Amino acid sequence: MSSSNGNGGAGLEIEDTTKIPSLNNSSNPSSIADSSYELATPADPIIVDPGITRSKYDPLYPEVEELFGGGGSPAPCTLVWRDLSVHVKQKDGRMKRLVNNVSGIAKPGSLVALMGPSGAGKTTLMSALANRVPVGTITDGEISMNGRPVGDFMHRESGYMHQDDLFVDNLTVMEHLTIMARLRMDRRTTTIARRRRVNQLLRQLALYPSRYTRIGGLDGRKTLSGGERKRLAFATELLTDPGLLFCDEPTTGLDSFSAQKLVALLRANVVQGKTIICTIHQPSSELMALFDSLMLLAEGRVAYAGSAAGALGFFKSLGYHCPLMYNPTDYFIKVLAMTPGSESASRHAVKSICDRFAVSDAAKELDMEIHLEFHLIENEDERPRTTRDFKSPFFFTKLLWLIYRYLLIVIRDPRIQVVRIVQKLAIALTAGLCFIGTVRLTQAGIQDVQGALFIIIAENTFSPMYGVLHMFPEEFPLFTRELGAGLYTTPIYYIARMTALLPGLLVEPTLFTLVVYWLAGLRLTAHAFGLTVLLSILVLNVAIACGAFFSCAFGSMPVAIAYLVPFDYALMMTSGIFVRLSSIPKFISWIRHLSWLMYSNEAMTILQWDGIDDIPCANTTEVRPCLSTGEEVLDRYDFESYRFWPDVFALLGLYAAFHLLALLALRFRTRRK
Ligand SMILES: Nc1ncnc2c1ncn2[C@@H]1O[C@H](COP(=O)(O)OP(=O)(O)OP(=O)(O)O)[C@@H](O)[C@H]1O
Repeated sequence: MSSSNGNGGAGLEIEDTTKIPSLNNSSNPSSIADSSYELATPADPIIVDPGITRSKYDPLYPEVEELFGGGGSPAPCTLVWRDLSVHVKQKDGRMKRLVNNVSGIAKPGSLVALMGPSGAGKTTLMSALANRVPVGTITDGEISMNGRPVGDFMHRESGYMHQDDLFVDNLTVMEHLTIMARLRMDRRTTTIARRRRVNQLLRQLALYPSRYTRIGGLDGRKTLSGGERKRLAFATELLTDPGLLFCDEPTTGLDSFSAQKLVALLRANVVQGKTIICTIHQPSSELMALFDSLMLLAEGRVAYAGSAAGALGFFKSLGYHCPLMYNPTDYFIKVLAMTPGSESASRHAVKSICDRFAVSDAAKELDMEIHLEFHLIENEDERPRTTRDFKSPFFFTKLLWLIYRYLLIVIRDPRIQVVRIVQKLAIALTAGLCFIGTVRLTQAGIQDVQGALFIIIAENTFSPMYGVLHMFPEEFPLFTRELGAGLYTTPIYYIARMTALLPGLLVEPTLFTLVVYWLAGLRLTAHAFGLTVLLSILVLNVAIACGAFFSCAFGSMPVAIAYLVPFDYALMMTSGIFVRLSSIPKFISWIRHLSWLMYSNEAMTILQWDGIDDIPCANTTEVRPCLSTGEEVLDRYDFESYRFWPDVFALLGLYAAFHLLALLALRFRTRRK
């Protein structure tokens, strides 16, 4: 998984030969400045590139479908908000106001630019409008989409393109979109329709030639450029064809050409009837011309709202004359930004501008529009409240597609898998070779048997347990974002993540135990061997569950390690290997009930010694007492032969308990964020 702000990748070269027609905004001469987005009229010949192979899921004539609408237009969306304030609870318990009494409206077919200096509250306002504020944020005021107060439905009916794009890097563009289509689109959508939508977006956003390219990664392979990543993030939001889109700084990190192309793309979507609200930094005049209206924020308040041209007049009326040859939007931001060293004067100036705007004609006009919209909402019950009849994919559909995604990550890097298996075999060989010929039915052999069992238990415990610690902190940003977007629930994510690890969790302990068991020459019965392998699989799975709990409970790997090390020492010391269980002081001996090392050690020891009654006591000079039966061996370690199945159930109980705790920890952390 990775995050990127983009770094000015290749330009947005719409597939050169498959001419993608999109509707030009005839009312806006500056719209869609680039010929790639020019309207192909029905009279235009349809150019089909013989070089581009079509899959059976491509529309037969994508150009025709594009032009006349293959999947229907999005429902028109009017978003209106009045007296909106956003507060956040700070660590000291006090509330901080980030957005202060802001009102506005975004109508179908309009591209609204939300601008302001850094920290003005743009992202906060947009996330409040999109009903995606983090936990601990309090929103006051009214927000209505098509006559309905915003709520959870916003996740289905709007798209939100974040400032930083997060993806699972190991996937290809096609895999990412296919999985997202499964998680996001209505469950009644047919497979063909879903694949068509993916192909349509790949072509529209000029990602078709890169459809089999991995999104990211550091292994020297070709990966997506910054611009392509932005377009992929946009394509992901467009999968469900929402009528309302929020884009948080989509052009950040792109060169001016790519930025122009991306905004032209937003424009093309607006022309089809979408409503798009977009925060943007330092747009060129050419880029700004693609927007229908502008809202300037400063210190959480509205400094201006209306047409971009009107902004010049408004600032001029206050005595702020934009110098010739100066980009007007840069000038507005400069006026509204805090000047280092004279913050108080800047704050005063900003307050004055916001106050003056509040009583300006532009503000009155906007207020009237907003009041009219709310009046219509309140008084026209019969007005059609356009909502989508959306059915979320089934629990198991989401689960299976998430498992598929995480399996792809595992399979995608076979070298890591191969290295891990080779490493396991090397350790098993080294350990096993040390035991060759030592494990015999003698007094000395007892220690060697117990040593071999401990190697099997320790190797299936420590490295897997620590190996899983990085997983959840690393994936947390993408997980919380997808969770926030309503793609799945915490249990679905957790179960899928763990299930995808299962093949390795079965193969690794089996291979390791097989090699050590046979090289060391442990008890050669199918019963003892088979159950030892099963126990080692169980041990590794309990260790992974414990590692997952620590990984979910703590926000970073170093903190998780800091807590896990003392815990694993306590488990080891109470495992019955180093100290007799009956000798452990009472105040600490309770820990053994959590020690899967103790349960597995006892169970494996029982398998080796149960029923043995002829251990020779050859060396009479030995100081140690002679243990002539398996029962005596078990007794020496404070183990009981009848406890085999209770041990197995205890291991299963620990497995379930650790996973449950991990899930609860993950839920707790997502609620706190
Ligand atoms: N959880 C929070 N607790 C305290 N302050 C916060 C919190 N979230 C945001 N802020 C503050 O609120 C202000 C507005 O933040 P926001 O991210 O909305 O600004 P922005 O206009 O989008 O900035 P940028 O253009 O730099 O992304 C900033 O000063 C930020 O530090």
